[in-house]
Amino acid sequence: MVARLAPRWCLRALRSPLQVIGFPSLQLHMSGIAMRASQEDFENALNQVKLLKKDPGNEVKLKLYALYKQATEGPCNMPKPGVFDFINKAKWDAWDALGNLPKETARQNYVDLVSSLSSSSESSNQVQPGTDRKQQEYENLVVTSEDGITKITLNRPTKKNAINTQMYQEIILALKAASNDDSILTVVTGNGDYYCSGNDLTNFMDIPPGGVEEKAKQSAVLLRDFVGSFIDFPKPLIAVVNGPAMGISVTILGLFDAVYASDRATFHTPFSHLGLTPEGCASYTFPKIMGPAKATEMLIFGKKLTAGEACAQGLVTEVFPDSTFQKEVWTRLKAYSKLPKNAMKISKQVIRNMEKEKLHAVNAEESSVLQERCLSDECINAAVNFLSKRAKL
Ligand SMILES: CCCC/C=C/CC(=O)SCCNC(=O)CCNC(=O)[C@H](O)C(C)(C)COP(=O)(O)OP(=O)(O)OC[C@H]1O[C@@H](n2cnc3c(N)ncnc32)[C@H](O)[C@@H]1OP(=O)(O)O
Repeated sequence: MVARLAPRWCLRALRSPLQVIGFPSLQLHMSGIAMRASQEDFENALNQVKLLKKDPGNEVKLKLYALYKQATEGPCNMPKPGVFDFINKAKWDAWDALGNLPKETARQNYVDLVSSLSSSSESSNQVQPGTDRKQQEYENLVVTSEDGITKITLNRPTKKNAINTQMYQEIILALKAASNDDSILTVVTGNGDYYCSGNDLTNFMDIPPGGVEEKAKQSAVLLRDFVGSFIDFPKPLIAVVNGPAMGISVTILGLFDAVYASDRATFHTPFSHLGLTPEGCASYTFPKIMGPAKATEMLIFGKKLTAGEACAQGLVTEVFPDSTFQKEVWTRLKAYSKLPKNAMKISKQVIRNMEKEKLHAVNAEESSVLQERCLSDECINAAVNFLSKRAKL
């Protein structure tokens, strides 16, 4: 069966030779698609493309074409078109550039790309690099984009950037927007003396009509979505850890592509003290990064690491003196942002796709275990303890 899907923007007048690149990804030879895990998603993505309201532009169309060909036929197997055959040459180049990318990875990348296009056409939140443009307003974040780098700053300095319910949602939204904007790198950092003090311990004070069980359920869903948005983030993601980090802001570092830390930073996951269990996929990423014994010290015994120790254990990429931290890190990030954008993005995706499914499974399990833990006496007592000490201050 051959289906020809024509999105509305495909029918618009075409001006340059590149604009007449068709949408071969939409000429579906469904029977030829290998039946693998992500086939259903892939088919959905193929259908989703025709619903796009906005023309994604030639660069993206070429990417879709190349990923479709790679996903269905494997590495480029066509003779190279002549130099004056502009359109076919551009298509050939895009496909050939994927080299030996496995079919399964190409299929996944196609799905991810279509998903980002769908949300981008919903939100229309494109940010031009180099414009230092402030993005949409958030209550607990400041998001800016400059020199091809989108910077998400956690902005509750008076609460040590503790993540309240709204802030979880804002971070999910900011990551979604960053995955769809034109930036090359995305950075998460903190405002003030802390990077982040983890989950806001007052989150549990806001109990819905369904009671504490309902609250625990809602929190588990929110946690899973929050961590999921880091697992799925498609571009290089860098943490600029300006000060102490606690709880979920530490565990999630295992899902970043690089972590730069000030020598003032510390890394602390006092889960057992709080009657809690690890989240952020740390039960999987930490033993992998630092070995099971060191992971146990952090995740079960709550040992606080200095930046130097975290670096020696592989959680942190590099540590800088606090006095020169911002200057050194941003000089480096600006240099990295000038490297070829697509190569970096595809490399990140190739690396992540190796274990994306595993990470989602770990995330689901950790969230479900935490849903139970939140209702335990150990956890409730720890939260009450924190809140009563705070009340005395
Ligand atoms: C739904 C998903 C569930 C995911 C689960 C995640 C698990 C975790 O993230 S576990 C980690 C939880 N975080 C903590 O246990 C940290 C608690 N805070 C502290 O221990 C201390 O505040 C501090 C060591 C971070 C800082 O101490 P310091 O003496 O320098 O400053 P304070 O006066 O204590 O703090 C200033 C201000 O900020 C408030 N605050 C700090 N952290 C939190 C927090 N995590 N939750 C809520 N509020 C926090 C603190 O209460 C102060 O507020 P007030 O000035 O209004 O009293």
